[in-house]
Parts: sequence; C-alpha cells; structure tokens
Amino acid sequence: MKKRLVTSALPYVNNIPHLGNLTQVLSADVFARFCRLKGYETLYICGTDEYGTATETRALKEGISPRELCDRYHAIHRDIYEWFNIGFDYFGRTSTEAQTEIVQDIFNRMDKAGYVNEHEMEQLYCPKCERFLADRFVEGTCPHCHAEGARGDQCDNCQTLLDPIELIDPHCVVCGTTPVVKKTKHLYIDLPKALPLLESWMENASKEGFWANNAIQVTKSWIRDGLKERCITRDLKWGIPVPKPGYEKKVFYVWFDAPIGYVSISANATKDWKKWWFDPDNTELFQFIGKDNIPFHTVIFPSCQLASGLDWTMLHHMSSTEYLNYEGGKFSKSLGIGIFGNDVQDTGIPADVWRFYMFYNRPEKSDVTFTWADFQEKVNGELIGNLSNLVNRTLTFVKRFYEDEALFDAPIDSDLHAQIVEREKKIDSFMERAEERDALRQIISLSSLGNKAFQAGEPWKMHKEQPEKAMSLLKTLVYLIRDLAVMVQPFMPETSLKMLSFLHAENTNWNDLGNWEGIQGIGDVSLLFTKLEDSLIEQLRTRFSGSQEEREQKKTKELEKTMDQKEDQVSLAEQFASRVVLKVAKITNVEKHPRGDKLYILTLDVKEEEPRTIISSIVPYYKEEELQDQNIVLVSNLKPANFRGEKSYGMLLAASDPDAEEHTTCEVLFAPQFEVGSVLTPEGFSPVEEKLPYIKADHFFSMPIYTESGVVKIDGKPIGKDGVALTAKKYLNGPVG
Ligand SMILES: Nc1ncnc2c1ncn2[C@@H]1O[C@H](COP(=O)(O)OP(=O)(O)OP(=O)(O)O)[C@@H](O)[C@H]1O
Repeated sequence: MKKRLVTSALPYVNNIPHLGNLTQVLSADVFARFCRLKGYETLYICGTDEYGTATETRALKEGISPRELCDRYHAIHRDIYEWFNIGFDYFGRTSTEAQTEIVQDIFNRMDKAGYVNEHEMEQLYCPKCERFLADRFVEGTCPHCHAEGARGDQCDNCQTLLDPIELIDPHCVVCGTTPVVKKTKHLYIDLPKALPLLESWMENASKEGFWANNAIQVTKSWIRDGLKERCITRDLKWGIPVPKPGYEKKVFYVWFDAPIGYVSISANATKDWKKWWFDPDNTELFQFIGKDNIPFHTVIFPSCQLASGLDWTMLHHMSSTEYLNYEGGKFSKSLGIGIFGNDVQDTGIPADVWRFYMFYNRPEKSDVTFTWADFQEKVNGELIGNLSNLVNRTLTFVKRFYEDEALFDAPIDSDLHAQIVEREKKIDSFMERAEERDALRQIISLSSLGNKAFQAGEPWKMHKEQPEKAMSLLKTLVYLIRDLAVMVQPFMPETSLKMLSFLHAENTNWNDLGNWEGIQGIGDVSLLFTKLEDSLIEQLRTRFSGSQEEREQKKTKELEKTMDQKEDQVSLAEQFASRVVLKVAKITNVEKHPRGDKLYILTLDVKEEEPRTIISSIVPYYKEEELQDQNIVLVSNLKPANFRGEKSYGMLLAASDPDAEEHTTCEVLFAPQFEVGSVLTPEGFSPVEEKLPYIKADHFFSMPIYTESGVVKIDGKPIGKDGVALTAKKYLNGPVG
C-alpha cells in the first residue's frame, strides 16, 4: 500500500473562511480519516497562505505589520478548523524559513535549467517611496467609467481589469504622490518550454489518478490554448526575496510560492518530509481544491516541479469541487454574504451535523446551493429520521428484550449480510476515489436498507412468534450499525465514537467491514441528535440573510429603537451611560491623510482583537510627535464614517474654548491616568456589559459633555473610572465633543 499525502487548498490568510472554503479542508479531512482508518500511512497537511499584495495592503491600512496581521488570522483559521474537528496532521503557514529555502531552491534549479526568462517592461514608480508600485499600490480614476478610486488591477465600479499605466491621475496609495512611468525587469517562468514535459505527465497522471472531470477539462483547455510565459516577481516587501542580482527589491508572486507551501509545511511538520515529497514510487498525492484553483495545481505547479529536475512525488488524484452557493446567490468574503466559520459555532448546531450536510450536499460534480430548508430537511429526514432512527430503534429493542448474550449466538441473516457487503464494497470504491458525496449517500441508503429490514421483520411480533428469526435479524442489524459507525467515522467522528460506544466496539477499523464478530452486548444507548425545529431554522435564516454589514445594521436599528423608547423616561447621564461607550485608547501610529490637509489617520490600541483606525481633523493643532503614544478617550461605538476614502471607526474627545469661533480651538483630552482599554462612565454608572450598537454622530452630540473647573462632566456627573475623573488642562470650562 502506497503512502498517502493529502493536502487541502491553503486558505488565504486575511479573511474568515465561509462554508464554501470549508468544503475543501473538510473534504481532505474526510479522505485522510478514511485512509488512516483503512491502514494507509497518511499525512494530511494544510496551512494559511500568507504572502502577497492583499496582506500587505490590508496590514498597511490597519497600521500593523503583515506578520501581525497573519498571526491574528492564522489563529482565527486554526480555531475555526478545530471547532469543525478537522484532523490535520499539521496546520502550518507559508511565511516560514522553510518556505523561503524551498522556494528559492526550486527557483534556482529552474533558472539553471533554463526555464526562467527576464523581460523588461514599463511600470509605475513612486519617487517618494522609492519603489515600483504593485497593482494594488496604485489608485486613480478609471479610464473606462471615470469612477474615482479604481485600483491598479481592477475598477470595482465597472469591473474592468486594468493595467495600472492606464489609470487617469494615478497616486501611490501609501503616500499619495503621483507616480512616474519607469522601466523595470521581471522574471517569467517559461511554461511553453515546460509544455512537452507537462503534457506527457498529465496524460498518464490524470488517468491513473482518476482526476475529477473538471480538472481534466480545465487542464486540457490550458494546454490546447497554448501556455504563455507567466510573471513570477512582484514589487512588494511581504514575500519571498528573489535570489538573483538586480531583484533585491522584488519578491516572488504569491501564486508561485503558494503551492510550494504544501512542501514547506510538510517540512515543518516532520523531519522526514522528503520521504513524502521525493518518493514517487511509494507515495500518492491527493489534493483537494475548488475549481478556480485547478490550473495552479495541474499546470503551473507541476510545470515548476518538472522544470526543477527533481524526482518529485507529483499530483496523483485531483479532487476539485464545483462551487457551494448560498440561498440562490454566491458566498462572498468581500461582501460578507453567506455563513462563515465563526458564525457556525454559535448556531448551537453540533459540528457533526454541519459536517454531515456539507458532504451530503458536497458540490462534487456540479454547483450546489446551501439552503436552510434543505439543511433542515436532510438533517431531520436522513440523519435523524433514517440513521439515528435505525440505531435507536434497534439497540433499544435489543436492550429491552435480550439482556443476556443469547442474541449474539444466533446466526446472522445471510441474505441481508450479502446485500450489505455488496454495498460496502461500492462505498469503499467511492471513498478510494474521494467521491465523498456519493459515498455518504450510499451509507445513508444502507441505513435505509436496515430500517426497511426492521420494518419488514416486525421483531416486536416475531420475538415471540419466531424467536430464532427475530434474533437473527436483530444481530444482523446490530452489526450493520457497527459497520455504519465505522463508515461514518470520516464524516462524523464524534457520532461514530458514540455509536461504537453503544456496542462496546471502539477498536474497529475499515477493514473489519462485513467481518462480523466480537460484539457481546449493548451498552447505554442515547439519542444521537436533536431535531432541527422550524423556529430555530427560521431564526437562523433571518439572522444570516443579507450581508454581514446589513445584519449588523439591522441589529443596531432594533437596539436603537428599544433604547430610544427607554430614553424618553431617563436622565441625560443615564442615557449617556446606556448609549455611549468611552474607551481609553493609545495612539500607536500617526499619519497624514493623503487626501485631506487637516486630517490625521490615527491607529489606536484599544485592547480589542484588532487595532482601530480613526480619522481626526486635528492637524492644525497637534504635531505627529505630540500625539504618538498618548492615551486618548475614544467614542468607541460611534457609527463608522468615511473621510475622503478612509474609514473612521470612532472619534476622540476634545475640549474647546466656549468663546472662540467653532473649530478654531481644540484640546485633545489626553488620559494618562487610565489604563488602555478602560471604559469611562458618568459617576455612579457602571460600564454596560453587552456590546452597544453604533450611535450616530448627531445623536452623540445631542448629549452635551462639558468641562467644569477642568473636570469632564455630563449632567453634573464627572466622567471617569473608580473615582478618577477625566480632565482638561487648557479649556477648563467649555464644551467637549
Ligand atoms: N463557494 C465555494 N465553494 C467551494 N469552494 C470554494 C468556494 N469559494 C472558494 N472555494 C475554494 O476555497 C479554497 C480556499 O479559498 P481562498 O481562501 O483562497 O479564497 P477564495 O474564496 O478563493 O477567495 P480569494 O482567493 O479571492 O480570497 C480554494 O480552493 C477555493 O477554490
């Protein structure tokens, strides 16, 4: 038996995975669990794909380093997969030393063998940052629809793909400077030269490894259309340095290094990684991805492997799914549409139930849609009404009428046994080909066969009229349940263990299927699942409708309404305490807004999961160094607003001179006396426990705060914490806003 190396698409780090993305990690998990259960030496690796423009620009926006951003999201991914009970042998990441070493080594080999070419091109260059601008580092006006804020690679308004040089009035997103066009060199993989190697490999590999049909079609069409050279260098900082003179300021393009992540993550998982990656005669590589990733796995990465001249373990089986859609539309990370890994955890529905439906509805050969109605129907009908029902009715019946071991001395029903074994073989061959949806549907239909046999055998009558026959049927059904428990193990590991524990049969494996001996009695039996009630499903459907942003807005409106009703009857201080969250924050970064003379972009540490960005119009009053590292007070639930293209998530408190004209004086209320993260309230009020909804700016300003002898107050009550008040130094008696 060859070893099995299993990988699932490396999720891109800077987002929370939705159910569509989860399809991939789950599919590989089911396959790896099956392989281990059947006795194959198996290594399942995955990890976050971390380099590239998207990470670098996002980190820049949030005022943190790409490494910090990746650390945060890597942990989010890890926790979500842990909740789904995904049994990686190792869940790593691509931003490691091993990745740099292996990527550079492969590149050097390809270069030496003549598969890397250099081409000169014109590109935008920022003279202030002294760097060439990668696509997303430049913005301007779209040459097609004339919308402002078009990115170098694409206009989000008209969706046209752009060359950054075409942009009207381009500017560098980092410093706002107008870039100039300059010549630069980039490196390209010579895919046309690797084509003959690829073609002959693909012809065999796709047949021997019974690739999914979409993988064969996409690969063939790439080959048929003729491969083009592909650029593998980018002008970024967050990436793997290109080990070639003249390329010191460039890194590898993320899609060149990402598939090599499978190799380096294995190297971080085990010191024996070469026995997995350089042992093609004894190792089979099974990869699980979504259809959009096919060419990177069947054309570009294999071409690089072949061009490097090493004796690689190459792709054996390609399990490339179609797409999972959501309630008639598409899942979307950028629009926040669908169900995301972190949402799933607080639905109260166990991981195994989700896992069941994800496979029952796996987009194996065509796109499929997640709908709450179908989810409820399949869980209640198939998982509970069929599988759980068979387990429960059979085992409780046996326990009730056959306390001694007599039942297990009875002969099995050989006809039923033969039918079961026949179907188990079919399930095994589906699993061997990673056709998991078909396998699970067959398992469920085998459970149906059991239910029908129970119904037809009428053991409630027969155990008196024909006790031998009843015992034979029940013993057969008990062993069927044991086999079902084994077969559902890759899909629903917790449920499988529970089922096996009913039979005191914990140590079984896939090779025991149909081989019926060893059960001596039945243990305690309990229900496997709880039915999904209409009310719960309706509640979840409403909760997850629209985008994540719309959901947030809806929640806010509802809370605002109840609060407005309450506010009519309470004092100003109480209104303030129940409506406004003031938090002490530390300014960790100060930058001028590239498109606003009076505006700073401030990054704040508020001791929350993520740092906050606020835009503050205090450039005329404070220099950058006067703000850097100061504690300030943030209105932390102020409704986010856009200031010249930058989003502001709150507002800092400042006092001003009551006699001066508006907006001509400003004293930021520094708060060194409080710890960062402290919540300040009017005296006599404790911080509100629950997360308050956003408050609109005009509502906030309708609750007047002021300084009185230097103490900040509302409605006569000092604002502060534990008897320490927030104070002003300059404008001792005046308004605060
Ligand atoms: N709706 C979907 N159904 C099934 N698989 C999907 C779906 N959307 C994405 N995938 C797959 O999920 C895996 C991980 O995706 P990844 O984290 O790279 O992000 P993505 O959703 O493809 O979007 P992007 O690359 O734009 O961030 C990939 O193999 C991708 O093909």
